[in-house]
Amino acid sequence: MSTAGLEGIVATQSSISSIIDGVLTYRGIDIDELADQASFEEVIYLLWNGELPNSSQLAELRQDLAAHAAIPAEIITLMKSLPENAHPMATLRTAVSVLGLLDPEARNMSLEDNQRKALKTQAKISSIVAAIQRVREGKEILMANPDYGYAENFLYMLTGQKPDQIAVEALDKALVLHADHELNASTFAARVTVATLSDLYSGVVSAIGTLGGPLHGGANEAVMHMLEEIGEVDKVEPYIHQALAEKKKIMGFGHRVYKTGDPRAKHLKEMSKKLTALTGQPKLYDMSIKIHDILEAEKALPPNVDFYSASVYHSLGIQRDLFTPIFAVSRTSGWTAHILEQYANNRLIRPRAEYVGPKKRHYIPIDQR
Ligand SMILES: CC(=O)SCCNC(=O)CCNC(=O)[C@H](O)C(C)(C)COP(=O)(O)OP(=O)(O)OC[C@H]1O[C@@H](n2cnc3c(N)ncnc32)[C@H](O)[C@@H]1OP(=O)(O)O
Ligand SMILES: O=C([O-])CC(=O)C(=O)O
Repeated sequence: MSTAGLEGIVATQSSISSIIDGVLTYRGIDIDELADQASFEEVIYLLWNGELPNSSQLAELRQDLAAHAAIPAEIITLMKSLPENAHPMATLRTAVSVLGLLDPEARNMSLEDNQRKALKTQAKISSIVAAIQRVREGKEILMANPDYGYAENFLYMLTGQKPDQIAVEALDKALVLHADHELNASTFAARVTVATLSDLYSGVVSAIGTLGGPLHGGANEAVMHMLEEIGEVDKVEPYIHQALAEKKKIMGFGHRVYKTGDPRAKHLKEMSKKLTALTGQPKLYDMSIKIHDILEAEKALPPNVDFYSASVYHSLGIQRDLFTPIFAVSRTSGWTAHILEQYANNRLIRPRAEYVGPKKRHYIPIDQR
């Protein structure tokens, strides 16, 4: 008998992140400690190497990320030729695919080759997302500033201005919170892809395609769409009640693994409160709180990581359709860590399907049908 959605099935062993009794850890360190104290670069290093970096290891990683941040001219030319209304997740998926196509060593499979590809992908993916926005605004593509950290550089390349410290810290924390999450759908997709000994870029492309759906990372964009559609605090109740009556899913709520709450959501909730107030949009937080209260009270459904991240990114001045690409920027650290782990102890991933189709029968020639 099959289990719908593979719920509860343990499909691999991993030492990267764990969800045990509702507590999320990266390499054994509680997400709450990382959210409050670690930078995204420290988290990248931790996910890739299993340990936190010392100061010189961290400085080296920051330098390497900035040094590899430039994106090939071919990708920029390609981006400029794509339809103006292309979704950024589609552009990102295509751009990462082209990144692999342009890397003459894409199919080299030593550990060092794969670590180098992971570094290059992580370094370039934020530049690609920023460039997607610049291209559609008809603005010049900016190079990363080697003096800036990863989050700061992303905001700089996106806007062309040195971002303020509050924005940098908020984005950095959001990147930490989204970096890895055990065997979520996109990570599983990446592992399935590379378990055929396909290359790292192909694994990341599979993962980007999988993240984009609204039941997974695409929910953050859908949450913002819902907040915009509702518009006013006093419209929350009728909107949510009608959606529930129509058996619609409320985006940003529920989770396959967490049944009593996603530990990342409280951090994003706090950030949403602070940032919406600072940017003069407290209504967004007030609407979110009201939706949260109704879903908890009436469906016992807590918010997941995608709910409050929507108002956080909006407060940072980021366009709605870039929310999921930003998730991908962060999750690339986890995807690539899982890809390296998969290669290190690989076996083809190939489960079975329970056949429920027609019984064995004969082919009927076309003139007899
Ligand atoms: C980064 C991430 O991927 S976090 C998840 C992001 N996705 C979303 O926010 C989309 C909305 N949420 C959902 O669709 C689901 O909660 C999922 C996909 C995240 C988890 O799904 P599953 O574990 O398969 O739970 P499933 O969809 O079977 O839901 C179980 C029950 O709760 C209900 N439910 C679950 N989530 C929601 C929701 N967001 N709104 C309303 N009802 C919901 C379902 O309708 C179902 O009810 P039923 O038993 O009466 O039919
Ligand atoms: O684990 C999951 O199913 C989805 C999720 O929260 C994530 O990928 O961050």
